[in-house]
Amino acid sequence: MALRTINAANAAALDKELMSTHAFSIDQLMELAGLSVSQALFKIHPPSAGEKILVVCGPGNNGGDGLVAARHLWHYGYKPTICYPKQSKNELYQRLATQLKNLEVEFTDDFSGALKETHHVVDSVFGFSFNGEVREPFVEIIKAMENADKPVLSVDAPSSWNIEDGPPDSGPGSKFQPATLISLTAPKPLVKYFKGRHFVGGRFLPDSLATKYNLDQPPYQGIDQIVEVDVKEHKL
Ligand SMILES: NC(=O)C1=CN([C@@H]2O[C@H](COP(=O)(O)OP(=O)(O)OC[C@H]3O[C@@H](n4cnc5c(N)ncnc54)[C@H](O)[C@@H]3O)[C@@H](O)[C@H]2O)[C@@H](O)CC1
Ligand SMILES: [K+]
Repeated sequence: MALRTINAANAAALDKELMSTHAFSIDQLMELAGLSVSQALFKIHPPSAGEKILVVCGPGNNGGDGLVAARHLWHYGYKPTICYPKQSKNELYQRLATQLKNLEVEFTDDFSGALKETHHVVDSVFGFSFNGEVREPFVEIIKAMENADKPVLSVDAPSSWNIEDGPPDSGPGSKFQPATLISLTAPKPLVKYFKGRHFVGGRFLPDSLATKYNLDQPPYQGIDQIVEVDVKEHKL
């Protein structure tokens, strides 16, 4: 099975089309993205392997996916903790955070401290709109994930990696190699630098958009929102 990749510019254009001509709302897409992240986490790390999950969220939609995933994980029986250092005033993210607070999900500013306590990390800091070098307040978080002795599941991209060129040559993230990556809608070109387990999720792509953007429909089975794909088999 081989899947074609989508670059950052086309991923943003595809998102725009989903939310205009295809009539999706951002809430819907984020819910489906976060649901698929929660399913990938369940598959690689069932609650019996340790239920504490540290979800680190960035300021954009990648962070929103993490907030949604954390809510689903709570309902599956995990104990998520959220580190969300740069909270947006955007109403959608605020609602997602309120939903978690109403479940009494803990929020922390101490990423390194929470990392010692957790069994698994969800990296939803940056996705396909990440650009340049990591800026504060995320430098320490990227370094901590890079050196963590806990497994990390990255959402859409290992945070700090360039979407086309992969890990930076030096500085924070240059040695970051998460255990698992879930690509949303389609893998990004960075997948060729990734060495761990790879899932694709986000089962909402209409065939017409897959054709237009030269993408493959991942071979989802049954009611699964995710499918595991061998990283070596992508058409790059
Ligand atoms: N079609 C899809 O597959 C969908 C994708 N979604 C998610 O949306 C993501 C893209 O979301 P966005 O476009 O909001 O962007 P991101 O969440 O990728 O990141 C943008 C944020 O990061 C900041 N940022 C960028 N570069 C930085 C740097 N060097 N240092 C510090 N901060 C930096 C920006 O200021 C902005 O606040 C995808 O990767 C995916 O996770 C879903 O939420 C919706 C559906
Ligand atoms: K990420």
